[in-house]
Amino acid sequence: MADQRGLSASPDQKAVLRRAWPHMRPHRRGIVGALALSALATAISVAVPAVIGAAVDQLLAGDRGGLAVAVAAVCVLAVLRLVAFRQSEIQLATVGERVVRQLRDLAVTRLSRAPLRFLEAHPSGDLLRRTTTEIADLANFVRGQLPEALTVGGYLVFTTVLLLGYSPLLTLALFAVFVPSVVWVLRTFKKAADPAFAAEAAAAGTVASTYRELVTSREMLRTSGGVGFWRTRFLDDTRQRYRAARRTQRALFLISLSRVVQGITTGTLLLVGAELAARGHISVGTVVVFVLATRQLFESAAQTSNLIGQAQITLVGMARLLDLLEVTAPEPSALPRPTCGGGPRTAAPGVLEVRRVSYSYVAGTEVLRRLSVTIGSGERVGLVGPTGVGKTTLAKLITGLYEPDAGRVLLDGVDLRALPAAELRKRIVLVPQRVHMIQGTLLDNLALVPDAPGEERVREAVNRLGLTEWVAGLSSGLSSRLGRGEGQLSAGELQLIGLVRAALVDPAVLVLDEATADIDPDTAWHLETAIDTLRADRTLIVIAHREATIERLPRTIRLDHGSALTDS
Ligand SMILES: Nc1ncnc2c1ncn2[C@@H]1O[C@H](COP(=O)(O)OP(=O)(O)OP(=O)(O)O)[C@@H](O)[C@H]1O
Repeated sequence: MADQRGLSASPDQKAVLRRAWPHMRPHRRGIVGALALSALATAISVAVPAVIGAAVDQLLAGDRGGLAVAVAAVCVLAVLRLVAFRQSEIQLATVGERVVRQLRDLAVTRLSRAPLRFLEAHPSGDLLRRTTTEIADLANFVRGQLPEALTVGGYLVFTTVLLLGYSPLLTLALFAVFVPSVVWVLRTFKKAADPAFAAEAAAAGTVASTYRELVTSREMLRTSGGVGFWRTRFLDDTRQRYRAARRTQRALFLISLSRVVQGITTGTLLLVGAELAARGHISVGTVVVFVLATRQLFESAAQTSNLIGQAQITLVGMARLLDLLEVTAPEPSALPRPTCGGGPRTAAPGVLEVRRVSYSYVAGTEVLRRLSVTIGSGERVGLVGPTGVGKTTLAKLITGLYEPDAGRVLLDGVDLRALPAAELRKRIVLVPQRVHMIQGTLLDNLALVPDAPGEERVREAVNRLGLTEWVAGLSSGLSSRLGRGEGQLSAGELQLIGLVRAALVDPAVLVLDEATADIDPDTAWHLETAIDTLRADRTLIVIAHREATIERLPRTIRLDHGSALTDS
């Protein structure tokens, strides 16, 4: 099995910001502007206690004029602070939204281009959560908590500078008690929180995956009586999630120990401050400045307890998103791309060669082993074999949806891995066993091919395949609505949609993975007519379940276990 990097349920949370920086770099000017505004707003807030302290000293000295100036200064500062805070919040939210939108677009683009093998190897509920809920958490954090976090950080820095300016000795006493205790609380919290938050995010991903399984497999679960089993599993998953959530709550409790630290610090401050004031080293106003400034500091610490919890959730989500972006980053192909001068060399159908191809889904269990087969340009071939032998796997390798673990697949002498993805999708088309539909009209569904063909081209393709009557038989023809809660089509009819899409692309090679042997006679007739009317010079490979199909095709290849091929 070829090396495949997989997603981790609890990915590395180290250096998340450094790893995220390349995604933020294009917005650095906006980020710096928002940070500067936030710093200004915080500096204004920190200046308020200093002005009040000055007012107290002027009051004690009986200077009424100075007192009036100080009062006016407090009012002006309050207005300035409001304006600066508001502006910094707006700027931060704007730039944050831009970064989040870019991350969301990138995640969706990378997922849409990720190899099929990668998508099949991961529960879709987990992929969905990483690209929706966890990005939404990030957006909420940027809008709600990031401005607060910046303010708290700013308070710490500016308050320290202010207090050092008033009394280095009292500042020293304050920080000697406050800093080591807070650092201890934060370190203890982080030790408990890192695994706890990661486990909760992973448990939430599992719940989403299990729930999605019910939604997508509801019919099978009902008919097979498997709902009870599924419910037990779902309840187990939610129980796990509950346990994980309790663990994060316990971790969050640790952070509230900072309130005890606050009490001890205020006591120390009053004792040392009163002593210094009594000895005439500092004024009463300075003690007032310290008390007011540390109140702000403590308020910041109280906010920190909420913020750290939110930040931790965001950090885990960010780590999981970065994990997805890093794992799905396009790797430089080892194979040479076609040069501009030469252009794609597969304009004609060309010979399709499968050369000593091996493929496994699970390490150590090869589904196909050193399989070789050559299909001539324009040949029509039926591929048959016992169920589970690897016919669909071979079809996905022939159409470039899977890359072989060993060996090569060549069209007209060009390795499929050397063809640009858009070129490959036009040259070789697979109509899978289960054709997927989107919510919309039949026309919307038929036109789901590159180049967005209009109604006229779709009608022309429908006519060419002899399907006009079938379309007319639907409730509103091409305007019939399909999808959940609306019109549903049988597996055979869905394949007719796949065939029309293929006819619109008009590929050099068409691979049809026939839906079932038990197709109803009407749909079978439509399917066969459509296959027969596809352009005769195209290569056609049908994974055939029905005798009637095999009889109509001039060559049959039989695939047996161990990748033995028999031609007839
Ligand atoms: N996504 C997957 N992950 C893991 N194993 C898979 C996957 N798809 C197929 N397999 C396994 O690979 C083997 C070949 O499957 P494949 O669908 O290619 O067989 P098939 O010949 O097309 O079967 P059928 O005639 O029933 O459609 C089977 O054992 C199957 O269980």
